[in-house]
Amino acid sequence: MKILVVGAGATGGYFGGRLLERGQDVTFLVRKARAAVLARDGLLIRSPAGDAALPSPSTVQASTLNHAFDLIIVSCKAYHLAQVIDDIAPAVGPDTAILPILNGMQHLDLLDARFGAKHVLGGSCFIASTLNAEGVVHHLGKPHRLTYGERDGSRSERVEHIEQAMLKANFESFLSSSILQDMWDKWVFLASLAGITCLMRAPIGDIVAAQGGTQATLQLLEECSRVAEACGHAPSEAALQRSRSVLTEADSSTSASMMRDLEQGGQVEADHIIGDMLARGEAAGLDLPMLRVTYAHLKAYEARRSHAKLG
Ligand SMILES: NC(=O)C1=CN([C@@H]2O[C@H](COP(=O)(O)OP(=O)(O)OC[C@H]3O[C@@H](n4cnc5c(N)ncnc54)[C@H](OP(=O)(O)O)[C@@H]3O)[C@@H](O)[C@H]2O)C=CC1
Ligand SMILES: CC(C)(CO)C(=O)C(=O)O
Repeated sequence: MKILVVGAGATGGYFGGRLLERGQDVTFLVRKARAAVLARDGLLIRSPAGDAALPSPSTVQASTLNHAFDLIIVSCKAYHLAQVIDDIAPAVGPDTAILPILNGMQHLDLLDARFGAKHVLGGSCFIASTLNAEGVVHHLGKPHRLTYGERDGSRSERVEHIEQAMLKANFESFLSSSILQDMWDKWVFLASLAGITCLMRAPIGDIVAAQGGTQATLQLLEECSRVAEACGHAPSEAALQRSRSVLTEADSSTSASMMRDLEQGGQVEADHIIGDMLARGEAAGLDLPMLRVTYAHLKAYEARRSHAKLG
């Protein structure tokens, strides 16, 4: 199976690298600077599950992408998706499956609109990883899970082929028969985690230790869960309980990739992860004060960041 991984960043570099490590036919669609680093140093992964050094991984840049792939794993940030959609068009043939692993849900609509829903699988990853200044992918915790599936829940031939490839790799993979619900569950959890850790500029343990911290966190989780319910994807009580326990754990160093990006002064997926949750909830007539404040906070950060860049 010919696999194109879009972006060799924190998630694409990790999961694509793990597939390559076990002999899968993986090519990374990268931009110029990343291509140069990969050609010079190879793809390097540091992980508690085992380091990997993959010399000279196959890469391609948009200008020379000219044939179809069987599977395209989309692992860019949401704010780069419009460009990525243009760039991958030559790689989408009649039988290509596109597997996005971005957080949130909105990207499915954009991919469907351009390529047709039949090409687009559901997907989600659970990992804390980052790409450092030297271009090394750092896996920061234990979880490294990729969940995917047909959005109608069927067990098609193409997802069975993907399953064969994924099962050999050094990460947990699950072929799901309820991937849309899985994506919503992840989004509800992630929007709460990213929202509260960015708002408080602190990991979960410090928020729990602050007066009112747990209450604010649980209110945000409850609002996100009501949005999911209004959209026909209410989280199960078990999923909510898992989220509550991670989000209220004393002394926890858990934070979200959005908080890591924000603390480095980077761009954040404010519209995709928080704004879209808020918009869907408000369209359903819900009152969502914590989500409103969280979104305003991120938009103010973005405004300040763009002034700083101009100045
Ligand atoms: N990091 C994490 O722990 C987790 C992240 N996620 C989600 O996964 C998604 C990806 O995040 P993450 O991997 O952290 O992001 P990164 O920024 O680390 O990686 C994305 C990569 O995409 C590349 N890219 C962007 N546009 C293009 C393009 N047109 N052509 C080729 N490459 C391109 C960027 O390359 P360049 O270097 O050229 O900018 C970058 O290296 C997000 O939606 C995030 O929310 C989900 C779970 C955990
Ligand atoms: C939920 C979590 C922390 C792990 O996948 C994540 O998605 C993120 O940090 O963006």
